[in-house]
Amino acid sequence: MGIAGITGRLGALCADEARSASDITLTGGLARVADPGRAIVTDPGVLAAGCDVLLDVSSADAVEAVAEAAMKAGCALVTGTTGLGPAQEAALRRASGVIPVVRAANFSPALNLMLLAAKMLAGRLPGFDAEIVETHHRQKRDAPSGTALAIGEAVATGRGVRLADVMQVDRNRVRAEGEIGFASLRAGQIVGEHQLSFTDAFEQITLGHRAFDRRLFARGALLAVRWAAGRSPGLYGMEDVVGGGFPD
Ligand SMILES: NC(=O)C1=CN([C@@H]2O[C@H](COP(=O)(O)OP(=O)(O)OC[C@H]3O[C@@H](n4cnc5c(N)ncnc54)[C@H](OP(=O)(O)O)[C@@H]3O)[C@@H](O)[C@H]2O)C=CC1
Ligand SMILES: O=C(O)C1=N[C@H](C(=O)O)C[C@H](O)C1
Repeated sequence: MGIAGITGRLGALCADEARSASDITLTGGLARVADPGRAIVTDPGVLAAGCDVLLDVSSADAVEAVAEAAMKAGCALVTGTTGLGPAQEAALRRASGVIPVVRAANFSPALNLMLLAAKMLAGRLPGFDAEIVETHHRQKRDAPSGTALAIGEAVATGRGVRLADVMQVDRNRVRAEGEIGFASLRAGQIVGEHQLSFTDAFEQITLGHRAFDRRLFARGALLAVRWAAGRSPGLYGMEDVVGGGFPD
């Protein structure tokens, strides 16, 4: 496997996990500055040509080139990069017509179970106000986090609406019926916390997840890498990777 973003907070941990796994060979990585001594290149095409799975934990502005390179090389792509815009989303969809693409805003299997719970509760609590709060370290570039957006998608799907039609990040207004509110906090070195609450006049239900150690994501990423190797083309998620581990 190769890692786009190998010098980053998550990429370096993924590299550690890969080096200590007996069933995975780490072929190299991608960053903005090459380091031949550590097999770090700046051309995603070179990285993709040498591996059967490319793990992308880089930055939104690298995703199109990484997806294109994986598609040309015919290797599987596992991507956990967040903060994507329409062009990057389209690049992943395009690639998934040719290669297997696993896309996961959050590599924690447990967090992905929370998405199922969110969808189930949202459908059964249609009149409750849904609010999502996420907290991350001060270096995080995107808000709301990719996971918060995935939680929002789960709530919207459970209610049979489009997230784009009901999402609200601007709280300088009275709350509209049915909106899904998002709030983002940035502080210190917090690894990642997500909370979803459903509230009406009488009660509140809250689902929450707290990541204590970023290694959680690295381990989940490697589960996805193992699963993606040799798959048929398509767009997959962590729910496919964990498969039978999840109830219907
Ligand atoms: N799905 C999940 O479970 C998780 C996802 N993430 C996501 O992963 C991504 C990375 O997070 P994190 O490790 O904290 O970020 P960092 O900023 O620590 O790392 C980013 C990495 O990407 C590389 N990079 C950035 N821009 C480019 C570019 N244009 N071309 C090539 N390489 C590039 C950097 O290399 P250099 O700076 O050396 O050039 C670095 O190796 C984020 O989108 C984050 O939200 C994070 C945690 C969990
Ligand atoms: O940038 C991070 O650190 C994280 N990003 C992901 C996100 O945007 O949801 C996942 C995790 O919460 C950590």
